[in-house]
Amino acid sequence: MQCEYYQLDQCRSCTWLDLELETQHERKAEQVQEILPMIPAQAWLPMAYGPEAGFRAKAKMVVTGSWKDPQLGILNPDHSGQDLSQCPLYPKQMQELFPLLKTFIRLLRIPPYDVSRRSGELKMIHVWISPDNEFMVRWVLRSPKFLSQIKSKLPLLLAQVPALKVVSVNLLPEHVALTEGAEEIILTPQEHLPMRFAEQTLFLRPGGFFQTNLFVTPELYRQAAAWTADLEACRAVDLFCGVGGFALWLARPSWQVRGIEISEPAVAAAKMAVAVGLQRGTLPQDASLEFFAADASEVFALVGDWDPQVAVVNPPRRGIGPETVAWLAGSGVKRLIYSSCNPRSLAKDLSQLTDYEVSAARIFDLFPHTSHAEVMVKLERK
Ligand SMILES: C[S@@+](CC[C@H](N)C(=O)[O-])C[C@H]1O[C@@H](n2cnc3c(N)ncnc32)[C@H](O)[C@@H]1O
Repeated sequence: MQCEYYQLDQCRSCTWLDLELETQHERKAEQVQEILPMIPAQAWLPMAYGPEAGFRAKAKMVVTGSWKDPQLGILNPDHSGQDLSQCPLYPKQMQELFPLLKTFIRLLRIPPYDVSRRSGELKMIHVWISPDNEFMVRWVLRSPKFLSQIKSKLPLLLAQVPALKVVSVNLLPEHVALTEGAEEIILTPQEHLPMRFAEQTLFLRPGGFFQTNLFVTPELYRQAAAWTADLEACRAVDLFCGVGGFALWLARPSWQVRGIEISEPAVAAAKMAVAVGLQRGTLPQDASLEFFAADASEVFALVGDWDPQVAVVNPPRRGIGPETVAWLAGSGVKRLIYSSCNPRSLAKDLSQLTDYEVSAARIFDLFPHTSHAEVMVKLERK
């Protein structure tokens, strides 16, 4: 992939960019297999990957410069800004949106936040693009000072970008190295961005988690569905379910699925996806899907008596941890699918999951041009 920012040494986020994609894949596979020696060589399926450019669904842009000449990109260690609005990881439609957002900043004269001086208002702009090129934009502001101006001029931006469906303001008053604050004000009647994939539509709300690769993400859910396709009607739990991707792809006729997720907005979005799926007939009418906003450590209370036979776990980088390992050990879960963005915590958890053995594994290249890898493992109870 050609990237001017990389060539000019203006951004080095894609640490493997000098390598051909094929070489990246070989290296990634070697690296992952070294971290996970407990997975037998014959269990590994070929890597799942997508295009090398234009795949990123999300851009979290730090706003620097001035209102007359705003830069959208990253903050350098010396607190100067680097514009990355033409980063080739972003789809073309997203690259085309950034200049319009800059024009909007100029129109409103919103001063970018200056980290050194602790002055200015606009800290970041977060942009999501859906598989069918609709947008969600979030303005991260230091204070509500420009909220009414943004509200009053928003119809201009919406008229100029009809694909812009959801807009919000997020308030981050503290001088901290965070990308968002607690207060979210949604400015559009539509609060969710539909992420339409071939089989199901998921929904994303400002601040919610969503996998960042537009092309490889549905492959994750398809793989989990394929690894459970041999099972008759089942009870399945989707732990750390986010907006419900695994749960929806798993749900076949007569299946009952329960998702557990700590973020309430994500749970609301998952419920919305189910309602839409049932209404459109992409979900079987006799499938039952329920979602609970709870900590994963409450899994025993939420599904213990219900006794699921299948579990999908897709935790944050730290892994599932001892509580979930202990619950699985005492549960009736016969098939476990573990999808991890951190092979090291996966290795640690696998070494504790002594009642299970790995029958298949696959790397998903959600993060091309970097050493990061998503690894999904299918385990059977011994
Ligand atoms: C890697 S994401 C997976 C999301 C989802 N499976 C998907 O494919 O989009 C991890 C999820 O775990 C949630 N989470 C983090 N800590 C949690 C906890 N203690 N209990 C339950 N969910 C948690 C996060 O909000 C996030 O949605």
